[in-house]
Amino acid sequence: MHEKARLLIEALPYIRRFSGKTVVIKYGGHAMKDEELKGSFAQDIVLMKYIGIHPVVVHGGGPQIGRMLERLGKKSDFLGGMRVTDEDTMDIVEMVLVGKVNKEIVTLINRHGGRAIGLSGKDGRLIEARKLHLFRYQGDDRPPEILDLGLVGEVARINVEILRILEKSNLIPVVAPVGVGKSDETYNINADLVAGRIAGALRAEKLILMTDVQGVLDADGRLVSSLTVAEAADLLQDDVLKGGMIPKVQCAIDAVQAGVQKVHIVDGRLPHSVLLELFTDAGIGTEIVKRTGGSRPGEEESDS
Ligand SMILES: Nc1ncnc2c1ncn2[C@@H]1O[C@H](COP(=O)(O)OP(=O)(O)O)[C@@H](O)[C@H]1O
Ligand SMILES: CC(=O)N[C@@H](CCC(=O)OP(=O)(O)O)C(=O)O
Repeated sequence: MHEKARLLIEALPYIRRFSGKTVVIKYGGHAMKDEELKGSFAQDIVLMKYIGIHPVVVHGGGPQIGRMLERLGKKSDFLGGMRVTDEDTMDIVEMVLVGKVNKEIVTLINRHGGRAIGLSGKDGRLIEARKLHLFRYQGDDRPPEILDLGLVGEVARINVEILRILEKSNLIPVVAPVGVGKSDETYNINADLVAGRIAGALRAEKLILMTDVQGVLDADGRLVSSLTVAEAADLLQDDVLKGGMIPKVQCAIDAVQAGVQKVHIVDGRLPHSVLLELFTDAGIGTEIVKRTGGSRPGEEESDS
């Protein structure tokens, strides 16, 4: 068979399987590297929508926020992979995420033939948030230390109405990870955590987390291609996961527990990584599932 025909035929069972389903894609700041890579990401999203999948894009922008803070001469610290956020920093985070990164992604998708609509957690109160309290355990006999990250939030509730309305339209939602509190205060939320909660609230078929490494790496730097929720939880207890990989794996666990079939952590530096994950037999990166048992066409569905 002609190579191109073979590739298209390989995609057919996946297209049939995912058509009509929701797939949440977290587009990390580190994966937004050059124009070619950004273009290939936008093409993947547009293609998904055209074949009847409902993509929801949740974006980050950590490096872009960092560069703006640096330009303004403001330092920022990280605790547990999250940015300590005072009021001034919150203003800059919102400006960069909602005003800049979000609109760039919307423009990119539109340029490639899609119709994207940008949302922050304030639109339709999509992301209701509360202050995040982070606990640092200090050994068996000492009480955990409570870390104050300022205006860093955690998701209290996702109001999915607006996303359900958009699923019935030709519009593709692009969500910035800014949440709104009970008294309308603004919270900076790690984009992985937002993507995980949105995927859970929508009972998405898949959550794809795009980043700048192959996937989850073990202590020897080797790719771990598959993890059950229990194995992922064990990794969190070890010292193998550092920085931004901690909230990523935590959010993967939470999403699977909330009913998402599979979470994939994939290398966003690879052109068309979303398509490769969705539509090829091999898949890429690290998958996190409730328990073992393949779910590629022809294999047995994992129970969840
Ligand atoms: N065990 C691990 N496996 C893979 N990446 C890891 C691990 N521990 C720490 N990391 C780091 O996590 C980073 C990804 O998280 P983050 O910087 O938040 O990315 P993004 O902006 O794409 O969300 C990687 O670049 C890597 O340096
Ligand atoms: C609380 C917290 O850390 N918020 C993140 C929000 C952006 C983000 O998550 O961006 P990436 O996905 O590109 O890392 C931040 O301020 O950087």
